[in-house]
Amino acid sequence: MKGVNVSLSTIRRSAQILLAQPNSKVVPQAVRLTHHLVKQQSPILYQQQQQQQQTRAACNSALCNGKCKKKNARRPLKAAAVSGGNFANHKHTGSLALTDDDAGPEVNRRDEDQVLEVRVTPDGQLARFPYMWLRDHCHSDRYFNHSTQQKIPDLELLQRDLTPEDVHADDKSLFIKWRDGHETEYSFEWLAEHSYPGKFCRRTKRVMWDKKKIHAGPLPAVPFEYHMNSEEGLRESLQNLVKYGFTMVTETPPTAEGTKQASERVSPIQESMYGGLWTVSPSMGNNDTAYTHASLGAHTDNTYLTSPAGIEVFHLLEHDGTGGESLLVDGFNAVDTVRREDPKAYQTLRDTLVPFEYMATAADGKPPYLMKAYSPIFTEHPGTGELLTFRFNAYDRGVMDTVGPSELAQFYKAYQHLSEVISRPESEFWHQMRPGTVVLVDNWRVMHGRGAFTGFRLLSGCYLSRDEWISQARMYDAL
Ligand SMILES: C[N+](C)(C)CCCC[C@H](N)C(=O)O
Ligand SMILES: O=C(O)CCC(=O)C(=O)O
Repeated sequence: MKGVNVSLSTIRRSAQILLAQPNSKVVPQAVRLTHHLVKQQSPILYQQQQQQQQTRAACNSALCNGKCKKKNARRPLKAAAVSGGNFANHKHTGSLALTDDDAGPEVNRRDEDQVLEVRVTPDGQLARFPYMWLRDHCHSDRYFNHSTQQKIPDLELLQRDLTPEDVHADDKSLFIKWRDGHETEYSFEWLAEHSYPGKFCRRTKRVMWDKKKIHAGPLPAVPFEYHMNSEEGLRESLQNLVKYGFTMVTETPPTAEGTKQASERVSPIQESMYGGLWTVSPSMGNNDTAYTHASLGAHTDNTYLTSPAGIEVFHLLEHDGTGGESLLVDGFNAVDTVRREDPKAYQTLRDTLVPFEYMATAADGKPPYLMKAYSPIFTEHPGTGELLTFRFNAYDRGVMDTVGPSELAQFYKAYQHLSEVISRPESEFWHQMRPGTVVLVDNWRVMHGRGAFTGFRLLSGCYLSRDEWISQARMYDAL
């Protein structure tokens, strides 16, 4: 929320207004803040409000944020839940264990393990929060700058006695009084969002695809007007990108300006040695196969950069000739196919560093380049194990200097297997680009290519940064 000067209570209010009217048209900032809020502050509130809207089911949760009609029906519960705290004295809670029909917050001190157990959602598991973690995540003004949304470092964390002096709770929050006299409040919403169990079990809403799957459904596409002028339209584009690794913007003005507008709606254009908004046509003098009439096998771009562009945008502006069809292949699906067909090959590709490079002589006022990066063909998310990155570019692969003679055959076998999967007709989605249809491709997942062509063909396009577009997807709750 850097740079957004709005108080949390304003955000919360706008979120609640929006959540009460999920289909209403609201100003973009409110939607953004709301989705940020939903993600960062109160996903549980959101879920509960949705559920309440559907069923008005009785809610007995500590997270119901005052909406629950049964709230006052909470009755005193078993007192044994907390040792050493003063729950029994607290007017709302009495004690904090659950009963079948009316659950309050359950909080157990485990001083012997220096851990607080909290049932952050009524039907969830007990989450364990180490005292050290709780103190480190104190969001009081002393340790958190609420205007910049940044931490204020506590250099004495480890010197402190972190066994709480006192722990108590009400319907919404947990309160800790520390031995140095400092006090911290944690809302149960916040604890629910940040609790450990399941934190890394979240799965991206991703659909792996092959030719059959893409041909079976409507193409992931959003009309320009909707993409540009409606929050729901942009969210749909972002959701398509997250789900399929590509999306199209149809009915775009068939110009480079159209490309720019459709792209910048997603995130700012990323400069590279090709410039910001670039064009591709044959014989432009740049030393890359892209600037010829030749076909290009499925590949991702920028494999030679430590962080390749996140999205590559293509928009065909002119073609006076034949051929030049466009190809898309889901890299994650190809990797997954290799995993199923030969798990050892999957491991080899995951564990082998591959060099990629880009060389260019000085030209047009630009310096000479020798870009180089080493990376496995794919990586997995360190927390979830999901596929995270995919790099495949047979043209830009460098000299294989990372693998000794004894492992080389195994690497080539795995690499050939993947190449063969990628070029299977059932993996390939071929389509003809047209002026007015902008294609955005997740360059960390989906490969692109083209058939050979004749005549003059002019493409306009650009790169968008990975972090920028993922941030946007997060803000729009599209991840
Ligand atoms: C996209 N644009 C036309 C600017 C450059 C194309 C370069 C493709 C290249 N092999 C790479 O991965 O960078
Ligand atoms: O010409 C095309 O359709 C694709 C060009 C390409 O692969 C690229 O610029 O990276």
